[in-house]
Amino acid sequence: MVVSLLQGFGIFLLAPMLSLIGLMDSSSGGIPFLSSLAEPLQRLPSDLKLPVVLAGFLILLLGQGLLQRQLANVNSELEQGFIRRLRLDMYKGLLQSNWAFFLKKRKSDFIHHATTELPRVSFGIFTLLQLVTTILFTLIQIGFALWLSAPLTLAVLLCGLILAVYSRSKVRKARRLGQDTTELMQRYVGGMTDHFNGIKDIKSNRMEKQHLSWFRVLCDRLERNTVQFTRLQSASTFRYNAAASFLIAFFVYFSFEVIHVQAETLLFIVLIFSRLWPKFSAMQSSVEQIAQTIPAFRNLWELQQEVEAAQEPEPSGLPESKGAIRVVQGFEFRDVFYRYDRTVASYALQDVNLRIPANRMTAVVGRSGAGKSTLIDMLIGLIQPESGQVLVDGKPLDAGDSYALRRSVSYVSQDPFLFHESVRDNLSIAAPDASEDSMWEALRFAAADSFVRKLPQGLDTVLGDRGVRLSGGERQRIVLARAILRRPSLLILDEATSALDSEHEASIQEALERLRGSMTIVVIAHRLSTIRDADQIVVLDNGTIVQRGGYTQLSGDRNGLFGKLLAYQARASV
Ligand SMILES: Nc1ncnc2c1ncn2[C@@H]1O[C@H](COP(=O)(O)OP(=O)(O)OP(=O)(O)O)[C@@H](O)[C@H]1O
Repeated sequence: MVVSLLQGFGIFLLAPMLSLIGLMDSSSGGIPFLSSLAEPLQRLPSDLKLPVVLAGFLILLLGQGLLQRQLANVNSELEQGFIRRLRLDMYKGLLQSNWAFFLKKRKSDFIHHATTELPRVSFGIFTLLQLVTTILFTLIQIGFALWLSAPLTLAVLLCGLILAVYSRSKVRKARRLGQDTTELMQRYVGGMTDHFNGIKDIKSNRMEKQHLSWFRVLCDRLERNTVQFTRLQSASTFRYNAAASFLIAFFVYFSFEVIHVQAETLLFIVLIFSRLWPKFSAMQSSVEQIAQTIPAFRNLWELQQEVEAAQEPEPSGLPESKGAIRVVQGFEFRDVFYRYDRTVASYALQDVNLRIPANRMTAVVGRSGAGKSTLIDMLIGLIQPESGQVLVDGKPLDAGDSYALRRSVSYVSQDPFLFHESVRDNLSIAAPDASEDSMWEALRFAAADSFVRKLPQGLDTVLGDRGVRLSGGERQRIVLARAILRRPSLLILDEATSALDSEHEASIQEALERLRGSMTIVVIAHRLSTIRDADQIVVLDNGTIVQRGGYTQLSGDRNGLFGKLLAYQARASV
């Protein structure tokens, strides 16, 4: 507001300046206040008049420039502060969402939100701030213009209004284009993520051509979308510019020939008009930009709503400070049923009744798709039974308790995940207080110490795409070491040694043997030879437990599923 006031006065000061250099008659009564401003000026010595007016003019313009600079900084701080909040809220909300939420969503959609929708929202916020500034600015300029000539200003406003009403359909079109941008970018990010995750398959099977043609079609649509929006905006700008030319011609004619305003007043009107009209054009452009980003706002808003509804509950009665939860008796599944999709008839788990004793090793086996991973996900509370209960030490766990329980769980998946950090960082993320000695001990446990010692910088070697690339088996061993370092009360190995050779697998078996009695171990294994020493083996088929018992007992039953699986493996290894 101050900036536009200063600018208004700056224009106003042009009058005495112009009259001093003889271009205008300052005694003219057509411009309000000008004579009262001119009077003290007249009393000054003649060689001081122009410098004084120019100094006033300079001060006003410099003040305006400084304030504008400040305004740009404040705008940026507001915008960036808002975006930082949004980023943090989104990331934190996503991290703390429950597993059911992640089962429904594509991971690439989160990348899309974080990398394309957030910058669009950021741009939308910036444009909105600009629009607010422009509106304030324009209101003040309108005040000045009304003061100078009410009828002409009202005529300008009326024309602006007619043009704005006419342009409403363009705003709707901008919004439709924005919706297309959102969908196209979602497809773009999703496709790129999928393709580069599967780049080895693409290269090995010569599928480059098919992917390139998919990409080409998408790029064409993206290009068209952006060009259409630019066309829309340039057409709006042209409409405003064309209208400006007609209006100026009309006003000059009307003022001179019809209402006979004085030349000085007309000069001011033209000056103000030339400042006011571009603001209308800028407002139209901002409104179109905002309309284009509204789908991104809505998308982000919807994600935020979903994330809020999917937040993991706060642990009830198990405060953070309590540390790891020790399981004394064990876990129990009682009449558990579970479906991923409640609209379909088939169950991933049905009628499961199972005890997993504490500090013993339980192995879960079965054909692919039998429900082994689903059982584990339920054990650690990632998913909840549709009916039935999961109990820990005889107590049914609510969602909050199972969230707390996961602090005492170490889970090693089929596809071990390492961060692009050093070995040390990858280990300490699980146990921030772990000493170097305990790290080496964990690595020894996982039969990883000798190869880590041979890495160029030992524990400080950076792993991953941009660092040292490890083989599948080496990655599995580091992740295993990380799991152990945490000293969990429940250790889950989901095919965690599948990439290891027999020698390394045997040394891990021995290490697990040493752990027996100090923690509950649940192993999912396809290679049945690795679970000989398990205290209990649970055989799943089609989501149901079909056998349970020790290795010797189950392998003796040739007609049972376990016996059949053993026979298949024996035949396969011949
Ligand atoms: N996210 C999911 N959405 C829908 N269905 C799923 C989902 N995950 C698994 N299923 C289905 O649930 C059943 C059990 O799957 P689960 O992953 O538990 O089997 P599994 O025994 O661990 O298989 P594998 O040994 O191949 O890993 C399968 O029929 C599978 O298709």
